[in-house]
Amino acid sequence: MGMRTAVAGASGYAGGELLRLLAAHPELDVVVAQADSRAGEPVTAVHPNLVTYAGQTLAPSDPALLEDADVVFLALPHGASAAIAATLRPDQLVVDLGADFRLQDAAAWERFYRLPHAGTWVYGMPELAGQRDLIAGARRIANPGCYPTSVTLALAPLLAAGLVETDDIVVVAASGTSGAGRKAATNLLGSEVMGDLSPYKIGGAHQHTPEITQGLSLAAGTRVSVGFTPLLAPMPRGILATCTAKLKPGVDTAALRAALGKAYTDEPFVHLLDEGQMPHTAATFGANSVHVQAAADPDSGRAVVVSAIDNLGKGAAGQALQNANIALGLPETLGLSAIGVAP
Ligand SMILES: NC(=O)C1=CN([C@@H]2O[C@H](COP(=O)(O)OP(=O)(O)OC[C@H]3O[C@@H](n4cnc5c(N)ncnc54)[C@H](OP(=O)(O)O)[C@@H]3O)[C@@H](O)[C@H]2O)C=CC1
Ligand SMILES: CC(=O)N[C@@H](CCC(=O)OP(=O)(O)O)C(=O)O
Repeated sequence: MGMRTAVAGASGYAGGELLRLLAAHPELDVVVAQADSRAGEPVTAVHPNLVTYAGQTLAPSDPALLEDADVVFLALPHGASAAIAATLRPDQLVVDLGADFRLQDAAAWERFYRLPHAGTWVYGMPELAGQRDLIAGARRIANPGCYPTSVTLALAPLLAAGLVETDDIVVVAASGTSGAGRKAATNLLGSEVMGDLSPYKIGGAHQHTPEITQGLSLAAGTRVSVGFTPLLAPMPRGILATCTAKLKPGVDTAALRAALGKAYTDEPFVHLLDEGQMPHTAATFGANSVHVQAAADPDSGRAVVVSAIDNLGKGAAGQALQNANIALGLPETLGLSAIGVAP
């Protein structure tokens, strides 16, 4: 028997992906899979792909059921984690996939989420300088958002190396529909999304803007300014983030690629693609990987870095499991794959 593991929000998209990954994890055993409105339904009725859970039903969202777990993953709507987390013991490892504990700036949290700020936990982005050491041994981890994962990992090495300016970062990122969660599915009917590409929350209104700013400012060592525009793309999974920033004088493509290559050479999940190869969301489908490509545009004087992730993989459940592995002292890659499903 491995460590007793609970997933709250197991009927959702992120919770379902966690169940899928945990089914193949040799050290973590799912003993509780909780739902809310779908409690009592068979796991396979909600997630038909999860055949190894046949015969198991989704438990109700009663925090008392989490008491016996060594490891608790919370995959709940924003604002729902704090009350549950308050009932858990300090020795239990808790990884929150929601936004509740990600931001250090309480005012920013309250402005973008319109709820009281619950606190700040260790930010679970292992590849961001300094974070892996903080995650190791932590018992409360705030798992990053999907867009912030794709953007921060694309730009952080360039900011850390001082290759780009910090005052004019512009990001346009397209997400697949599962990013909006299962609950939003009624608003994302195939007939409305298929064949369409559309922005939303334009003008700095997206709730991930302060989280992207926080991560990039940490990398830069100074406060950065970011303009972020999200798009909804007609695909079930995946984020493609196009990130640009003003080049410092004399910086060329080779310098950008050298900084990214140096930062990620030993990273199992972040891959700087060979020159000329482009990130494809489909290549990260089902994996915990990040694919990155960069070029300097000498005419506009801007660095262009493009990254692809699976929003439910490195953008949610995969990164959550990576963080749990690190916190528990297990091999970081246990139960995770860098190899996506293609085509
Ligand atoms: N989807 C994504 O790509 C990503 C999601 N996340 C984050 O993960 C979390 C879950 O997202 P996602 O899976 O997409 O959302 P879903 O809407 O698909 O799932 C939400 C889950 O939470 C349960 N739930 C809803 N309300 C409550 C409540 N009051 N108490 C307990 N359980 C409740 C739902 O149960 P039921 O359905 O049974 O009512 C369901 O299991 C969110 O914080 C989200 O921001 C993070 C990164 C990426
Ligand atoms: C396509 C889509 O709607 N995506 C969601 C992603 C939010 C999300 O998943 O939230 P966290 O990553 O912060 O937990 C959105 O833009 O709000």
